[in-house]
Amino acid sequence: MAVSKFAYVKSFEQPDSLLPNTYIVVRVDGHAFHRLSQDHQFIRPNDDRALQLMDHAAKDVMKEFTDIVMAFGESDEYSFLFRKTSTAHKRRHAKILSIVTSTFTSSYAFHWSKYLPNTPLQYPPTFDARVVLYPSAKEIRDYFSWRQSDTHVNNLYNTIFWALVQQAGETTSRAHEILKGTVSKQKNEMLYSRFGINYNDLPLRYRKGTTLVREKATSENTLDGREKPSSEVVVLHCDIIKDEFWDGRRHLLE
Ligand SMILES: Nc1nc2c(ncn2[C@@H]2O[C@H](COP(=O)(O)OP(=O)(O)OP(=O)(O)O)[C@@H](O)[C@H]2O)c(=O)[nH]1
Ligand SMILES: [Mg+2]
Ligand SMILES: [Mg+2]
Repeated sequence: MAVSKFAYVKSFEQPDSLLPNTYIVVRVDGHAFHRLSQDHQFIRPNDDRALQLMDHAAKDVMKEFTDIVMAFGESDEYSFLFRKTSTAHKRRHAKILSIVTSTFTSSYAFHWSKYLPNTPLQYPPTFDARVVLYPSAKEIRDYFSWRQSDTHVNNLYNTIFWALVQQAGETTSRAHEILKGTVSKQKNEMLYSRFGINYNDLPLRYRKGTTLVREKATSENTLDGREKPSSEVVVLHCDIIKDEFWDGRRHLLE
């Protein structure tokens, strides 16, 4: 086919392949979910329905990208870890970022009514996303530790904050005032002494977030003798900061 005289514009497109042999992390985060959660009356501080909808969207992303070996979600965000040697979409930045984000977003909207059947979506939810490359296993572990620490810090704050508002009848600005400058220990004590809540008894999902892992298939071997990653994605709510999680799953960082 003859090339049109306009075709030269294609040459303006820049190559954008991600550095080889580095871990690819994609993090999606709900755009303006403070507002979306209010407009749709999400339960405070944690809404199981909304969190499970996030998990569903993340599993759909892992179906689309079999090179994603693990994902971690909390609040309105999800992080996806690609195997280091992934060649998905020739490692093209824009392709990976846009397919992850649009798969996540459309799945979130598509499955909304299953999780929030009595709350019609008032407008299309959107997510932003970024790609970060990490050179070694240490940074990957620190990355996920960072996200899980964030889950804990936010959950502790939000739990006491909403207890002050919902149970003690404080205004939101008074609750902020009361908590200003307090450390974890004080928040834990206040939760227990004022509201009888033992932080450690709160659901693991709230305290640890959600981890999705592709567990290694032990039986299935490919023709060249290499182990094929299982397509089964397991849902966990566990500590991913300590060694135990990673020691039992060395394939995640291979
Ligand atoms: N009530 C409720 N709100 C939630 C829940 N999960 C997330 N949110 C809301 O979503 C917000 C997520 O925080 P951010 O991602 O920092 O804020 P954002 O409003 O989405 O702003 P950008 O990400 O910068 O667009 C929280 O501050 C909450 O308001 C939930 O389970 N229950
Ligand atoms: Mg957000
Ligand atoms: Mg967020």
